[in-house]
Formats: sequence, C-alpha cells, structure tokens
Amino acid sequence: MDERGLHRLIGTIIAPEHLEDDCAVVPCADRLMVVSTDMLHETTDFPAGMTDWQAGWMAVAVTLSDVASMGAAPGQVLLAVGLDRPERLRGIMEGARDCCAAFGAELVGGDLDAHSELTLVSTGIGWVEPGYLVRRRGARPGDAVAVTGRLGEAQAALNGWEQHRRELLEPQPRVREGQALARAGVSAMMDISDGLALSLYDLLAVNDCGFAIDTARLPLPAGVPVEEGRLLALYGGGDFELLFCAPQGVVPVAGVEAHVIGEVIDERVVLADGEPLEPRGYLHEWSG
Ligand SMILES: Nc1ncnc2c1ncn2[C@@H]1O[C@H](COP(=O)(O)OP(=O)(O)O)[C@@H](O)[C@H]1O
Ligand SMILES: Cc1ncc(C[n+]2csc(CCOP(=O)(O)OP(=O)(O)O)c2C)c(N)n1
Ligand SMILES: [Mg+2]
Ligand SMILES: [Mg+2]
Ligand SMILES: [Mg+2]
Repeated sequence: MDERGLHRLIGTIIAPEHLEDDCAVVPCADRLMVVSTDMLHETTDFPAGMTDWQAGWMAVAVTLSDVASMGAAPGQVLLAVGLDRPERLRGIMEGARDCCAAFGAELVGGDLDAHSELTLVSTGIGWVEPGYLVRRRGARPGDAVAVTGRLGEAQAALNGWEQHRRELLEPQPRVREGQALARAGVSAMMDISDGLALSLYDLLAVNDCGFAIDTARLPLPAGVPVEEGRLLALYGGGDFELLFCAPQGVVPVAGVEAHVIGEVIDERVVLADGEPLEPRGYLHEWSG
C-alpha cells in the first residue's frame, strides 16, 4: 500500500475536495488563508551528514513550498519537534527560524516532546487575495506546462553527485515565484515534492484534461550525464520546484526562471514524447 492509495481512503472519511490541493483554503475576511502541514522523519528525510540547522530549514522549506504553490505569501509557521536528543534543539530551531526569515514568514509556535526518531512537523499559513489563488485544478487544453528552476537535483545528490548537495539539504521554496506566477495568470499550480511524473498524475487526477511533455525540454541537473539526468528529473523526489500550467502568452513571467516542458491536451493521459509516462516517483510505502 502506498500514500496515494491511502489518500483515497482519507477521501472517503473527509470531503475528498480537501485532498485536491497543496494547502487547505480558509476564507478569512476579505482574504484567503492557506494552510499546509508536513511531517519529516530522520530515516526518510534527513540524509546522512545533514546538520540540525539544515533539518530545521528543510522542515520549514517544504511547508513554505506548498504555501507558494497556491500563489500565497507566507505568514506564520508552527514547528512541532519530536526530539531524540536535547542538544539538537538549538540548531533545529535556528534553521527553522532562518528559513522563515528568508521567505518572509515568522515562527510563532509549535510543540515539543521526546521521541526515539527525530520528527519535525511544520505547519505553514499563507495569505492571498481571492483573485490570485491558484489551485491544482484549472488547466485548459492548449495551456503551456512549465516548471521553475531545474529538476532532479536533490535525487542527483542522493545518487552521489556531490555538487547538488546544497539543493538536497537546503531546498529553496519558490515563494516569490509562486506569487509572481499567480499574478501573471497561471491556470493551475502545485509543487513537485515527489518528482515530476507523480506530480503530473496528481494534476491529472483533478483536471478534465491531460499533459504531454517533451523530455528534451526538461531542465536537467548540471554536470550529470543527460540520460541519468532525464530519469532524475522525471522520477526523483525532493526538488520543491513549482509545476504550473499557463494560458498562451503568460510565460515568460518577469523575474521567474521557468522552462516550458510541454502542453495541456484534451485526452486525460500523461504522455512523455508521445508515450504514456510511468507513474513512478517518491512515495511513502507500507509493507503488507
Ligand atoms: N492525514 C491526512 N488527513 C487529511 N488530509 C491529508 C492527510 N494527509 C494528506 N492530506 C491532504 O492530501 C493532500 C495531498 O497531500 P500531500 O501529498 O502530502 O501533499 P503535499 O505533497 O503538497 O504536501 C493535501 O491536500 C493534504 O492536506
Ligand atoms: C533520506 C532522504 N531521501 C530523500 C530526500 C529528498 N526528499 C526530501 S522530501 C522528499 C519527498 C517529499 O516528502 P514528503 O514527505 O512526501 O512531502 P510532501 O510530498 O508531503 O510535500 C524527498 C524525496 C531526503 N531529504 N532525505
Ligand atoms: Mg505539495
Ligand atoms: Mg504533504
Ligand atoms: Mg510527498
């Protein structure tokens, strides 16, 4: 059983539309509040050699990435710490605080308990005017499909490409870019935490159209052979770039480094170079 299968179960218990986006959306006077929470564990999320400061940074970055994907401005963050050793706390809190500060958020609370495996749960709140909210749903046939930054860098580092360790250990949420894309009029957006392929299937699940990408157009990790780089870009997790669809004429958006990688099509399929793309990537799995 994997994460996506269990999400379907959750969708039979709470309203399934609550599972459609990177954040929950809560009306709040004349603005919308978006909220995301994410859990990280030492064994699955903190690679060997990661510092405590980097673990705190990453916990906040992954949540701010979800906030960014809605076109929202980060506001407040809470961090719950399941702490294995007390001497780790200072570094973790400083990393979390510094990531908040770097992206215009404030760390305003959290929780603390003792736990055998270091576990960080970050909750991020963001704010957006109703006209600029962007959801995963909204893609239209003929839109361009595009991504910010480069893909596959975090997984490249895990594969031993040392020049990409910083991207793995200190992900940079595309906070400024998310808001600029929203204001420019993109039609659908999400962040890519589990790899491009799974993210395209996540978009497919909530849109009435499909996606055709051209692998020659993927922005690949620098210094990695092209064939390996292409696999990393399609199936590697941990990138935290934005994947978005944009009506013709919207991209390029000033100040946003993005690459068009394909287009939205009528047929509800995900194609890469004309063939169905394997729905493979980073998935939490359970045995049995
Ligand atoms: N245990 C849960 N209860 C309710 N909603 C959940 C749960 N786990 C995940 N979700 C929701 O499912 C959607 C997908 O989750 P996830 O894959 O973690 O998104 P993301 O990769 O953006 O963090 C999100 O809207 C998230 O809020
Ligand atoms: C040991 C280890 N493997 C891989 C990564 C890269 N990485 C960071 S988050 C992530 C996947 C996304 O995490 P998840 O808990 O699924 O977050 P969500 O999709 O909910 O944002 C990956 C592959 C890592 N940081 N550490
Ligand atoms: Mg997300
Ligand atoms: Mg999540
Ligand atoms: Mg994930």
